[in-house]
Amino acid sequence: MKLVLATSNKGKVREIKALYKDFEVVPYSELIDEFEIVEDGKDFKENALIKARAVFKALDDEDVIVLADDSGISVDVLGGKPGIYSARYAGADATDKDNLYKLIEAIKTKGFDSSPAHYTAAIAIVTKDGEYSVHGWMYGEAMAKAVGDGGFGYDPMFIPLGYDKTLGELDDETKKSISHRAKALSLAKVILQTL
Ligand SMILES: O=c1[nH]c(=O)c2ncn([C@@H]3O[C@H](COP(=O)(O)OP(=O)(O)OP(=O)(O)O)[C@@H](O)[C@H]3O)c2[nH]1
Ligand SMILES: [Mg+2]
Repeated sequence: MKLVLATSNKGKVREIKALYKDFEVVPYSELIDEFEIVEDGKDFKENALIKARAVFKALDDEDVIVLADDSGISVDVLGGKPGIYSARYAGADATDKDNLYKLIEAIKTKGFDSSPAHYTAAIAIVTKDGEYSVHGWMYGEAMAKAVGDGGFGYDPMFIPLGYDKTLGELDDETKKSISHRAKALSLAKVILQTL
């Protein structure tokens, strides 16, 4: 089955391809020019649906199945921030590194070395026949320092529950077996198999 990904995030594309080996996974940028999608939903699910719908419409092909991921990290001592604003935490054009170091500084400023935190991933699927969405979560500790360079985004500061290393230090296989994205994609697979 061919699955078009409505994302411009190369880290997500890599992880989704690794988890969906039995699908033909194609980022939408290989089919049409990338365009800006305004993510103005009130939660992860709405933003995932906004992205999947936008790409489904732009592709203008009834038979295509589009999948989008909207995700982020929520830090308890910051009242759940940055949450749905994780990609733009340090500003509209922020890089992963800008966001990472801003979050580290925010935890330090509150007077903590670390905080309980969790990642959320909402996966949306849009086809001509309907729309679907599922979620996955990964709990752990956000450290006020970065260690390792694996994964992407905030991974160098996140220690999953039950581990003593950050996702920046752990290998891709470990993240694949416990991540918010892996859990949501495993639920999404059940839906895809019915299409
Ligand atoms: O370290 C991380 N490991 C992860 O597993 C992970 N999942 C999400 N995130 C962060 O959350 C934001 C997503 O925002 P987001 O869903 O809008 O994606 P995006 O804007 O990067 O691409 P797109 O899919 O919208 O095109 C980005 O800042 C990501 O760095 C992660 N960080
Ligand atoms: Mg985005």
